[in-house]
Amino acid sequence: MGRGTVKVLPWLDLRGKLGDYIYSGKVLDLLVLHLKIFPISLPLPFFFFLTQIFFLFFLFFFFDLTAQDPERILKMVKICCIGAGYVGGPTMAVIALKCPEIEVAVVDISVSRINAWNSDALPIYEPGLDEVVKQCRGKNLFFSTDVEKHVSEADIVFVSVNTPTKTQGLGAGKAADLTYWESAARMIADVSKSNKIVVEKSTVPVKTAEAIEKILTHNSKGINFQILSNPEFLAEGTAIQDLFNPDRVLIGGRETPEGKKAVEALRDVYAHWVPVDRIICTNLWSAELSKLAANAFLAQRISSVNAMSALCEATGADVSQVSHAVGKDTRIGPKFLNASVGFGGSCFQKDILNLVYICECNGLPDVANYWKQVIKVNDYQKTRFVNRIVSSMFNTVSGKKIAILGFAFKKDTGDTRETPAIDVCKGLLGDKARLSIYDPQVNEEQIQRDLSMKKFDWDHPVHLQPMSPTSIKQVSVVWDAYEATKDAHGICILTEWDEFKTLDYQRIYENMQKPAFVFDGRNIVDVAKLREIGFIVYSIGKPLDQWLKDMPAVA
Ligand SMILES: NC(=O)c1ccc[n+]([C@@H]2O[C@H](COP(=O)([O-])OP(=O)(O)OC[C@H]3O[C@@H](n4cnc5c(N)ncnc54)[C@H](O)[C@@H]3O)[C@@H](O)[C@H]2O)c1
Repeated sequence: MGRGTVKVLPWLDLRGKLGDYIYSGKVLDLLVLHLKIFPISLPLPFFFFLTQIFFLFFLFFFFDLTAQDPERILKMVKICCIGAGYVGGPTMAVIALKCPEIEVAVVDISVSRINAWNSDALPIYEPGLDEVVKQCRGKNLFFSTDVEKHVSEADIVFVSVNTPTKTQGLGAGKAADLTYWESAARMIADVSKSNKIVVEKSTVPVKTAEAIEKILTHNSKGINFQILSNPEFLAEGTAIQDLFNPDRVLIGGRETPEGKKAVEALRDVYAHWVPVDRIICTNLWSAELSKLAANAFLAQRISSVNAMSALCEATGADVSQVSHAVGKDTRIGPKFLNASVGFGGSCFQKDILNLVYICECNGLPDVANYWKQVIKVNDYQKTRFVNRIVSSMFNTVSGKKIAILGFAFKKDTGDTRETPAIDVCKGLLGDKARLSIYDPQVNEEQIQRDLSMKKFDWDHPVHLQPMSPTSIKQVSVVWDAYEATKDAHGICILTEWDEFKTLDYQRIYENMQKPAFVFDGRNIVDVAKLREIGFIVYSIGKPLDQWLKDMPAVA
């Protein structure tokens, strides 16, 4: 992997050294340096005083040390990230690991989150994250609630705060709510005493940078802020791998000389480990829109294959075979073509709604409707799954125990934001089922909270989220798949955890009510083997069990 080429011209190097002295407050060193340059001045106090004044004048105005430039930043950069969440935490941990000379502070208003980052039980589960944090924490990686101190000291401030969907007012249900972003921007303007590069890490609507720029410049007290858009493309569950080896890093900035310098400064941080040909530099709006576009394209592939899965069930085709054949076309490719109960996670739905709103605001209703359809198909898929369960089990699940295996929105994460499991569980509870839920990474408190929370409430800082006043009585959460399935009438697999592939299904079958059903929302079980054991199996987009064929239509 190649490092970015970093040219440090000799005079800039000198300037960097002088800058180090001044900015690190080593006044004594500065005096020694002064005496080295003007040794004659020592016995002559007045001359000493004059040359000292001249020297400082020379430093500040000729070398313009008050201005930030990439070369100085390279030498003594301090980074602060506002928001210690799924993006801010892992991203900053990897920057700290790969750039040992950079000091990285991750700050958050949530005390419990910061305490967890400073403990052995990190607030998020992500393979490989523990090791990275352990290597840097306390050395050049710090987690703190002292937001203002770290922001004021930083050269580069990343903003990775929540950007929920608005629930009230103009654009409710679609537009991004930039409350947290705006308050972070105002705070940066308030506490800054030196020039800063402010980096949008959160996913934001196009032109947010312009709004933030206005907030910063109108409150700047003469300080220069350069705004960059550096959207994050990591996927939860593989975040560390994605950060170590990204397909691309995208940096958008203003096309002014200062804007270009800021882009270079951030590019040089990533160039510590990312090959420079994978660092794409664009204008601000392209970077902001590319993030929304990338998520919309990914979600669209899932909705496309899910729409196809309904047709496969109706015709007897097998969606896995169709996906395989389609994905072999190099123009299409094999990734993101697995049929499932639907996509989830904090980004896809939110970002598409955002895109839809932007299209509507720009007078493009047909484009907006096109993207809206991706979400409609996703909702259709979840509803179809619930309907299939209820209709298969004699058109009622009232009072029946249903085991839910997996609650996180995908494997290898404990994240439950917008997980399809919420809608499926709510659908089953609506038909009065009793649910026994098991997920290796999600605890009871989180599940109860998710099932009682209003739509979009999940995307607020943890300590501001509503607590569920009472827990839902028909829901029990257990720590073992065998316990969850004991005496159950049916099993729903809602997350593709590897351990669900290797369960002892013979043992599970023996402990269940008969007929025993498996509804596989992730297509991970061996359907033939389970049917041989005696299960009635529904697997999304696969040829239907004779039992299911005889049940009422469900679409
Ligand atoms: N999760 C992902 O996979 C992913 C991927 C790419 C981009 N994104 C985007 O990144 C952004 C952050 O996502 P996340 O998943 O890390 O969210 P998160 O909810 O896990 O973390 C956000 C953090 O910001 C903190 N916060 C909010 N306002 C603050 C303030 N004023 N000062 C200090 N801290 C504040 C919250 O307490 C919270 O801990 C969102 O815009 C999201 O759309 C997420």
